[in-house]
Amino acid sequence: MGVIVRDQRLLTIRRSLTVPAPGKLCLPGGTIEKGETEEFALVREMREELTIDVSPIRLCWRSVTPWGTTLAWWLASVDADVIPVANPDEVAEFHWLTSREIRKMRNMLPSLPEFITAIESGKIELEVSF
Ligand SMILES: Nc1nc2c([nH]c(=O)n2[C@@H]2O[C@H](COP(=O)(O)OP(=O)(O)OP(=O)(O)O)[C@@H](O)[C@H]2O)c(=O)[nH]1
Repeated sequence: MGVIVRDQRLLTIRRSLTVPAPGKLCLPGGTIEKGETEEFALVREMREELTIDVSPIRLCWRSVTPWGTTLAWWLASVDADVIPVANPDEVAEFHWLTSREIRKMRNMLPSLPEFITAIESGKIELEVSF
């Protein structure tokens, strides 16, 4: 997953209605393809979903979903003036949200509130806050 923060807001996506987990709020990202590094997959997914070029900074967390998928959470940067453009095949919309706003949103993948809780409890340390 791409952890991208700007102006103390985290870049989140609402999944399109035509993909698995339709309409759920989550972070941009996707499955790592065979032979790819995590960093390469991150850059590719951010291009595919949001038409942005990101620079991976570091892995900040790993977690496992209730259905057994391992998630790699990568902190990444994007130039300050870049405006994402959602690819409607995968992403219905994107939002830059504070952690308080994320807490109030409905219909999200369980990994997103887990990620916020892990930050708040000090399990994850980020050099950016949101
Ligand atoms: N993108 C994304 N997937 C997540 C998050 N949390 C989470 O549990 N997942 C799970 O990670 C797995 C892969 O995500 P995905 O559906 O976006 O990827 P995909 O390979 O099917 O699609 P894609 O590669 O075409 O984008 C799914 O099991 C999804 O439910 C999240 O925050 N973002």
